[in-house]
Amino acid sequence: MQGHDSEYFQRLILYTFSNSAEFFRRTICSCSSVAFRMIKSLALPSKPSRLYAANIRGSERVKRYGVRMELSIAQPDDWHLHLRDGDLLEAVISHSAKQFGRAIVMPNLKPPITTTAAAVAYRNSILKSLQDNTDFTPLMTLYLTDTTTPHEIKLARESGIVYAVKLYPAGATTNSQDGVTDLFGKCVPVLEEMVNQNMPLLVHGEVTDPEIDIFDRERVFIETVLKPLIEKFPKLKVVMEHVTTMDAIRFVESCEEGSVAATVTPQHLLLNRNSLFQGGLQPHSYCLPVLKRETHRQAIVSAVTSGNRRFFLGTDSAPHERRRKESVCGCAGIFNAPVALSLYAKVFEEAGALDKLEAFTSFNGPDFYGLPRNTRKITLKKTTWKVPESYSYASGSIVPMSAGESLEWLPYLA
Ligand SMILES: NC(=O)N[C@@H](CC(=O)O)C(=O)O
Ligand SMILES: [Zn+2]
Ligand SMILES: [Zn+2]
Repeated sequence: MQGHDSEYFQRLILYTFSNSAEFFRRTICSCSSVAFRMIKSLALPSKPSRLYAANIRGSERVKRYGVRMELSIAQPDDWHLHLRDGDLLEAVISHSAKQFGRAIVMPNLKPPITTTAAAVAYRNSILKSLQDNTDFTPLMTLYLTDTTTPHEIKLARESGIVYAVKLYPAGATTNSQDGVTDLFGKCVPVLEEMVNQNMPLLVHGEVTDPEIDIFDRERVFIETVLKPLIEKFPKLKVVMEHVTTMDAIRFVESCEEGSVAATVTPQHLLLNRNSLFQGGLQPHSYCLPVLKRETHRQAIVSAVTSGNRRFFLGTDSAPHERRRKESVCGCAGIFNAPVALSLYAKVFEEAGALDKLEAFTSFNGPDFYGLPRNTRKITLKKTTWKVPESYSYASGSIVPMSAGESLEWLPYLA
């Protein structure tokens, strides 16, 4: 056979193979991750056949030979989300509601949500801003201050709508100026009541001392605040939000499962601090805690793709109006809600750990919070889609993470 005949013949076999794999894929119930593993093994044999060049990796094979893939997983929840209020809320809510079943809604509004009554009102405005046909459930949080009372924690628990209390060290991040200045003094009675009520404490884990290098603030927080806190309140459930360092990973891994956990954002899985300065100052890559060096990013990827149940999805999607990001003093926060699931899937795919994605996005979070897992499914389709450059709304526009880039794994809610 001539060279090109043999290539044609191989392509023909491949085509036939792809179509029969596609046929099997369609016939198999598409619902569970077990089904996904079957689909994957049918479409892409883990032991490459002679027809596949041995050095072609999974995603490249998909592109080159057009084998279509989809991944069906239980609907994810977002365990760390900023929905804002007013017209910014209206502008961003559908991006989360389209994909996530529930979200832990951050309380750092202006003024902050410090009481159950304020949380009820905020929840009502979120529900009002939703399209009628979505089942999205906001899980509210209270903003801890030096003057929060134990009684407020009781009210929060009784309300049935507040699921956690958020610790912002005063001055650590966006709208944290009313945060805590004296955790081990004034807040002790409240922390005791939180233990009684089994109310989780969510922490923005950075010290605020301007003398401490900004890249070290998470590590120093672990040593000076988190470790003593857990020693003093071993029964307090704690979520270290948006972890960014190998120090945080090691710390969380060393704690008792079910007692201390961490959320992980797409940006801290995909970007390192070089992204802040790539070709000039990049305000849309600026968030807090600030991106760290590559070794830390790699440690975070290894931890989440290992299947450790202490880590779960929390986007920290934090929209700011474009002008407030592209400014002489730009705000911290990355708006990633429209791209979050695609990006998480990309991370797991690149690590060869797509079979671990569902636990991270959809099981570990509700298990930690003692809530039922979602029964609805979401399908991620392996198809290329382009992220908009920005989203316009009444007061301006918002630039999403990965603006203008092409991504794969487009989510569809069944
Ligand atoms: N992550 C951020 O950079 N910003 C968040 C606050 C926070 O989560 O720290 C915001 O509200 O904008
Ligand atoms: Zn934070
Ligand atoms: Zn946040």
